[in-house]
Amino acid sequence: MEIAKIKKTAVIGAGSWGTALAKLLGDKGEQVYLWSHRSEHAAALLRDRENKKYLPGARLPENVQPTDDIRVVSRCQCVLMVVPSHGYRDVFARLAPLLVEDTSLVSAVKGIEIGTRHTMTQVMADELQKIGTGKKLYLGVLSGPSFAEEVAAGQPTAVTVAFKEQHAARSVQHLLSTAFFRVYSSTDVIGLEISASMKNVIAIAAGIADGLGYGLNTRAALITRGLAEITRLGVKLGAHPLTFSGLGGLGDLVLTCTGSLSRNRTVGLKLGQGKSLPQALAEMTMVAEGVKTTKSCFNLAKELGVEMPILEQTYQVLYEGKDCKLAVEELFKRSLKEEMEMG
Ligand SMILES: NC(=O)C1=CN([C@@H]2O[C@H](COP(=O)(O)OP(=O)(O)OC[C@H]3O[C@@H](n4cnc5c(N)ncnc54)[C@H](O)[C@@H]3O)[C@@H](O)[C@H]2O)C=CC1
Ligand SMILES: O=C(CO)COP(=O)(O)O
Repeated sequence: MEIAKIKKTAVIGAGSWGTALAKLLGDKGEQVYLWSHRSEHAAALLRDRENKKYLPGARLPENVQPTDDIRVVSRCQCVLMVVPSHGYRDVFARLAPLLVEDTSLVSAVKGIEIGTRHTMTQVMADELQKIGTGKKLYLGVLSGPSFAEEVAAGQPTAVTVAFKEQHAARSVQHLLSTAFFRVYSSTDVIGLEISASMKNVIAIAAGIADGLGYGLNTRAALITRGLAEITRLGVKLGAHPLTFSGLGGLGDLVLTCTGSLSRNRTVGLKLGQGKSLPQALAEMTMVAEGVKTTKSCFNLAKELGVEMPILEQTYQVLYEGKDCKLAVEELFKRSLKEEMEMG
């Protein structure tokens, strides 16, 4: 199969991850626009060639063009969406009418929309349906264990890109792959999106356990049983079970539950150390998607009748003020089960 060459890419969202992806592509010699929703931020990126707030120390090469003009998407064959989930729909709705035929739209976002409980590719599909473009557009997702800071520093990293259409997955795979950034392809879009979003919830739980002073046994139990919950939810939504042992599943779950760079784990750590959620969030400069996604996935799991006890306890800690220690105790007090039981 011939792989379509992407000549220009727009990275929409100039936070840590959008900036790291733009730098990755720029360093590879690709033509890239990096869009920020704030004009003064786009101007600072242009002036400094560095994102001082979200990715300090990483130099943006000259072929990365910072901009606040969303119309650049009409010149691109690939649009990487890296706006946090709470702002995703609004930004996508603005750019959707400007897209040209055969563009690949890739969500690099790890969250589920609160009101609709939709994944980001579902949000894009909704918005495209509303305007009825009639154009052939491909909707995909990029995920995997990839802290922005490490990607910007050129640390060997492996991730996955999924599209229902294999040819689109292959062309984005080729676009993003470099000597240190290895991209696998998949067709399991929903599986990758559910893993990406739910791993943030389990990372908050793992941070809580660390903050309470529990040890490595507790963390490993949360990772493993967390993976069982994520798999149950994903499979119910039509995902392939093996996706959850891949880079976007187990890989990202381990990274986020153990890595000190994780914002989600950090929020959990602060909660476990006795801070309130507003206090913990006030101390963060970057987005921790798991906070909102806990609510969306809690409602999604209830709606679908999927048992997710770690998610449920995390929800109660975040949104009902439950004591962290009690939440762990209640997880352990549940009726005894067979390991492979679906509950
Ligand atoms: N930072 C990382 O290591 C990775 C992050 N991700 C995912 O990428 C997504 C973006 O995260 P980061 O870049 O890390 O966030 P960040 O907190 O570093 O930056 C967020 C960016 O979004 C902008 N923003 C905030 N609200 C907005 C709105 N309503 N509309 C438009 N723009 C808005 C901010 O100005 C900022 O530029 C998240 O879903 C995250 O889970 C995925 C892989 C790695
Ligand atoms: O998704 C990530 C790495 O793969 C980043 O995780 P945090 O958002 O918790 O920092």
